[in-house]
Amino acid sequence: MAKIPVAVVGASGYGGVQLVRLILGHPYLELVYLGGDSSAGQEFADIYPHLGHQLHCVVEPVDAQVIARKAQVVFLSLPNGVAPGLVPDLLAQGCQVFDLSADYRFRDMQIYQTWYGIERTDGAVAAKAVYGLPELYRESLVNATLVGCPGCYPTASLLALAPLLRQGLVAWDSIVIDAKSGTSGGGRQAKTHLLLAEADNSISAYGVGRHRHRPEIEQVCGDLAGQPVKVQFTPHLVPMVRGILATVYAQVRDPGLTTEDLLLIYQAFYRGKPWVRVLPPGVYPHTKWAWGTNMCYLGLELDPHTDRVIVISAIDNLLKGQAGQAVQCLNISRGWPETTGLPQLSFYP
Ligand SMILES: NC(=O)C1=CN([C@@H]2O[C@H](COP(=O)(O)OP(=O)(O)OC[C@H]3O[C@@H](n4cnc5c(N)ncnc54)[C@H](OP(=O)(O)O)[C@@H]3O)[C@@H](O)[C@H]2O)C=CC1
Ligand SMILES: CC(=O)N[C@@H](CCC(=O)OP(=O)(O)O)C(=O)O
Repeated sequence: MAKIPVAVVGASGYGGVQLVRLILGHPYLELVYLGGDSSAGQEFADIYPHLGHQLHCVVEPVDAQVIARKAQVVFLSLPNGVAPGLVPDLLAQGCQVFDLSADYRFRDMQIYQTWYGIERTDGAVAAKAVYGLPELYRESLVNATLVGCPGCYPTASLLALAPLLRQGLVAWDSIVIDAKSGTSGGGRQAKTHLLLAEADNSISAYGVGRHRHRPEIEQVCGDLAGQPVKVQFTPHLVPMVRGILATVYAQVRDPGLTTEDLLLIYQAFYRGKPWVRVLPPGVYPHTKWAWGTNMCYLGLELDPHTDRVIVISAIDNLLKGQAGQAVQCLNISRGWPETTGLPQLSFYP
């Protein structure tokens, strides 16, 4: 089979470099274009020398016409608000687009505009986008032309919650998500709070009661529950580079349920889904287990003292939480095995 030509826009960023790494190892893809902004004109190998022996390519200024002439598949790994300037043109010229930002994740454009503070005029295009969480929206991804890939916190949280919501096992208003992220979740741009001197030896909450991933999580929870769901979501920055650990709490409706019952329900829900691993009783995931992989690990417990279920979810924010999931979506959209070209084993220890 001839390899499919692929563009990565935002190649100098953390999501971009993960995409480059994955595409170089993917049997059906060929990297033909790297795009960027301040890095345009630079050799990619000067930005990421550890990939220099694999790739001799200059980062180009972003131009939809040039991209569409070279590539059939386009990954956009850009700050929020940039993709809408490219996507309508790319789609019109026949490209298949996977956007890693929040720009194509929301069905209700008003919610996006409120939370992101960005005016949009491409509502008709956005309405056609598929939410790229394959474990929940697999059928819609087949032959999809525009995929809005989820955020890292929503991926970890929603995979933890999905079986509970789909089967109506918990009180809708009882969900609390306490999540921790490594600093790469903030991207590669210089930001004071991500300096080693600020972030090291310290854990802090941020966006308390107002983080923009809350409405994204609630959109999907609503799909699963078949009715609106409100969640309490608190993210934390922790002194590590990669990983998300989300601990999710919810009140079970039937106090007769046990941990063993729930584990059986989770195992059945994720059977045949290669990127989610439900752990045995009493085992709870470490973020290191997911390092460098596209895996999501889930461990859970039902606490009979409070009748709350506690689900712990671990992913690598740059892979299952970002670039890896985008490649998983591409695999599904093209009918390839969804594990194609994606790492399964962690670098740990
Ligand atoms: N980091 C994470 O864990 C996750 C991030 N995301 C989302 O993915 C997207 C990318 O994130 P991340 O990789 O962390 O970001 P980075 O800040 O690391 O990279 C951003 C990239 O966008 C490029 N860029 C910025 N402005 C423009 C522009 N106007 N035109 C063209 N290119 C531009 C930069 O290029 P240059 O260097 O040349 O200026 C850089 O390559 C974001 O929307 C983020 O919210 C989603 C899930 C997880
Ligand atoms: C640690 C850290 O800063 N994490 C980022 C999450 C990145 C992300 O997924 O953001 P988008 O939804 O905009 O794509 C944050 O909380 O803003």
